[in-house]
Amino acid sequence: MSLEINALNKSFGEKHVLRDVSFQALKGSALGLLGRNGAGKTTTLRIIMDVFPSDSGSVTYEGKPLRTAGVSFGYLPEERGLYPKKKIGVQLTYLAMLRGMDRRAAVAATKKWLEKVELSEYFDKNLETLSKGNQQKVQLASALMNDPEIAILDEPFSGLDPVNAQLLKDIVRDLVKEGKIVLFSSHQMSYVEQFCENIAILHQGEIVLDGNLQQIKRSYPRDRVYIESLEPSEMLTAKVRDFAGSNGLSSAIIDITPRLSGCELKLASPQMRTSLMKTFAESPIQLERYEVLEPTLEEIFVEKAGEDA
Ligand SMILES: Nc1ncnc2c1ncn2[C@@H]1O[C@H](COP(=O)(O)OP(=O)(O)OP(=O)(O)O)[C@@H](O)[C@H]1O
Repeated sequence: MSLEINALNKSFGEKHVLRDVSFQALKGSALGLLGRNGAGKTTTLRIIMDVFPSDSGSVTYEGKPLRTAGVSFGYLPEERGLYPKKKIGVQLTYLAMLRGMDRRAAVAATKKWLEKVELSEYFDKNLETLSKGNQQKVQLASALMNDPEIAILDEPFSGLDPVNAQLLKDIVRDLVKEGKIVLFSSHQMSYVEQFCENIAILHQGEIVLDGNLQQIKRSYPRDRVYIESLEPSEMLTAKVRDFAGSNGLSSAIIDITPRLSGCELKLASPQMRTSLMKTFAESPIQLERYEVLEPTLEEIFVEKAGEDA
């Protein structure tokens, strides 16, 4: 079961902001919609949420237009929409009732979600008395307290410290486990990498890459190796350079760069990664670690969306 975004186009005046944007968000998984500032992420999410229409294209769930598919949503918009001068408990309860809960269920959901985001003691406080990050967590609670099938979160990590970012990651993981569709926009690759099964990268209004993150990573050549010994990085690098030079490996190892506490080797071909491990095992260089590197999401993102037109 999936949410399908099909060939969306959108212009604001002369500016063509989305060009044939298509991707699919699957049930029971999180999809990270990635892009630089102005790439078109918020515009895409607003069209999905029907804040305004697209010029062409469609958004469907199970093949039906989303509006008529009878599926429930939670939306965390970029411009956060709660009342700063009202009590948190009162406004969350009110919102839950607006979305169809009776008062008793709405109060229970408010309490449950304030506990989940670790803000129970703020039930009777005005929203404006909370820090920016804590206000963000209240907004998140308001988006999710009606137990939506599809959660659409625009930049949910912005303003959260690492502990609260972890809390959000746990919440998203739970939603995924419960079989929900989670779609969120971000330019924070490290968070996306940790729990998104799927990604879609928008660049200047076009999808330049989308699909399963592991499969995308595997499609890159595995031609980089990271090694460590007990010696400092610079010393290991020098030793490996000498070893490669005196053992005819200079054309097989095309680059040797010190990294962290070891060094990274760029190989002439991915096939060499196993034979090289054997070569090291038989050499005087005592390695503590030999790891074939995959590209990070950040590297993939910079490759796909780093260039200006
Ligand atoms: N209502 C609007 N009127 C005119 N231009 C708009 C409007 N909304 C968005 N844009 C333009 O559309 C482009 C895409 O904006 P959008 O907010 O979707 O990007 P984004 O990827 O979410 O960026 P950010 O990461 O900075 O939030 C930008 O150039 C923006 O200026």
